[in-house]
Amino acid sequence: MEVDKMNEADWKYHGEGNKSLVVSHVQLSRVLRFLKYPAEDSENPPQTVEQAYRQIQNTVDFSSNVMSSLLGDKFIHSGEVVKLPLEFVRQLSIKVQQQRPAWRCDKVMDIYSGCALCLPNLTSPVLHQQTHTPTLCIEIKPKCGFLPSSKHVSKDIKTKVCRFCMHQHYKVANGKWKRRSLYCPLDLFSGNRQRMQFAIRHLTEEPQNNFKIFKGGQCIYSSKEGSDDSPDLNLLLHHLRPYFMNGNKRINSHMTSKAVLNDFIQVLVDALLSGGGEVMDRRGDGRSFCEASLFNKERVRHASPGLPSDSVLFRILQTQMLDMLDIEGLYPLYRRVEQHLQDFPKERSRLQIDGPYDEDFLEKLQKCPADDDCSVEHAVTKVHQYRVAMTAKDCSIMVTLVPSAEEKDDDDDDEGPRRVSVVRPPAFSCSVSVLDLDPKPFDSVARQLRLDQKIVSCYQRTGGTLPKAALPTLPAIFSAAEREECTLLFHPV
Ligand SMILES: O=P(O)(O)O[C@@H]1[C@@H](OP(=O)(O)O)[C@H](OP(=O)(O)O)[C@H](O)[C@H](OP(=O)(O)O)[C@H]1OP(=O)(O)O
Ligand SMILES: Nc1ncnc2c1ncn2[C@@H]1O[C@H](COP(=O)(O)OP(=O)(O)OP(=O)(O)O)[C@@H](O)[C@H]1O
Repeated sequence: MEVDKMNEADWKYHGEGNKSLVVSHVQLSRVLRFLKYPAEDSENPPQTVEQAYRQIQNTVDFSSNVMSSLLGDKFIHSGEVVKLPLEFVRQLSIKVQQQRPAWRCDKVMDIYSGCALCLPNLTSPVLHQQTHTPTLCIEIKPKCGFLPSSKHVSKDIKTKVCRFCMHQHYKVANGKWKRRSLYCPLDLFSGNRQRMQFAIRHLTEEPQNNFKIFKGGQCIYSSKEGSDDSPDLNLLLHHLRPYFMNGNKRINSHMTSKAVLNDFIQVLVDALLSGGGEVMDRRGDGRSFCEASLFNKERVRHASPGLPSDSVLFRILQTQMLDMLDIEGLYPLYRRVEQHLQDFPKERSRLQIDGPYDEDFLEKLQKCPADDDCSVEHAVTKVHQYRVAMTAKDCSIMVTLVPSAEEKDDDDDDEGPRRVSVVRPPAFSCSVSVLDLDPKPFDSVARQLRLDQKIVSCYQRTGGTLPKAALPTLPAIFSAAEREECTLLFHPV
């Protein structure tokens, strides 16, 4: 990619989150990730070019020096900062504006710095393309996968119902989403296949910002915030069906929608459990089951033990668990650092509050003693651990499924009788990556405490119940009995 020959015609809108907007190249497997600013700052950019460059470089450093070591470098693509011609960036921002969802337009793309993060396009990889069938990519934002057990937790409910499930009530009450998602991260992170399938089925039913599907680089399935409509599951099944039609038992036979969805979910679970390593037993860990999950608790007793130690979910969970104190235990330490910085503003740099995110930063947070010696150094390291855990609680997993070349068991050797070709069951080569690994700003800790209090008090106010209209509607592929019995599991077909 030659930055001095950039043409907006070669790029198209790809997606966005709260703080970045992503465009993809129409031919190359590349994306550019731009910063976003609040719309009210659009006349006066809130940062200088140098600051914007530094912010993106910090993301690269944090990803490559800190997160990559914790999560495993096989999952990480840190990318590189690029400096682009301003005219290209301005034309691009005009071009993509129409495709942006209205609810994300409270922020505008940074058109002032010319800086962006250049990354491989994980939704349309060029390598290993064995067939002409487009690649399928599934993006999951799993959120926090454990219950806090810190002695600082003041509300008992936080040790029983997970943050995601409680947050759902707050989001519905505030109109962010019309319907509650029945997905529970603790089921996904359980390592138990049935619980994981159950979790993914609920992600499929109500994706919100936790689940997206791409085919050949195009997003074909996602939620629209504030929308009354659920995404079209039948359309998704129409896209998925050809990928799952070649199972042994299904030659020329009809495959039900439920079977297509089951197969898809099973492939996804396989990908999430891949990576190898010892299976880590979590059966004795009281933090791994959420009371708000609809998964039948009886089945948990007979559940398989846990996640393989080299799987993406295990590595993310371990990193999330660097939050050992919970926000309630962490906040006094944050205040200690904040006070220290008010008294000695120049200490900001020595304490690496805004980076650099180098090996030294990683070493300090890995060697932090559990006991508080009342020093600012201890407090800041705990805050850094918490910020790293926040990143792991907010990252996304991208599972790329490349269909293998169709193999045929022709058996058409010269000796035996000629038999009908039998196509083998669906096979994909899969790769797993983690994205959105930005360092969370130091002062986001204060916001976390306020949000935690709001979420818990909203949940306690509503007693964990929501109006019926706020429950997801099961799509037509499920039978009347399944609609009534939400806990029903997928059965092998
Ligand atoms: O605080 P949470 O748990 O609501 O997470 C925020 C996300 O909301 P979610 O609940 O996933 O819909 C939020 O996602 P959305 O904007 O809701 O899609 C952002 O990811 C936000 O991160 P940042 O401030 O942009 O760095 C996330 O904020 P932090 O990770 O900084 O807390
Ligand atoms: N390397 C990539 N390849 C393909 N798609 C990507 C890549 N990076 C990001 N995306 C897409 O762009 C979207 C927005 O990117 P990202 O999640 O990094 O934004 P964000 O603003 O940091 O999100 P958040 O709201 O979580 O803070 C992602 O959800 C994903 O669909």
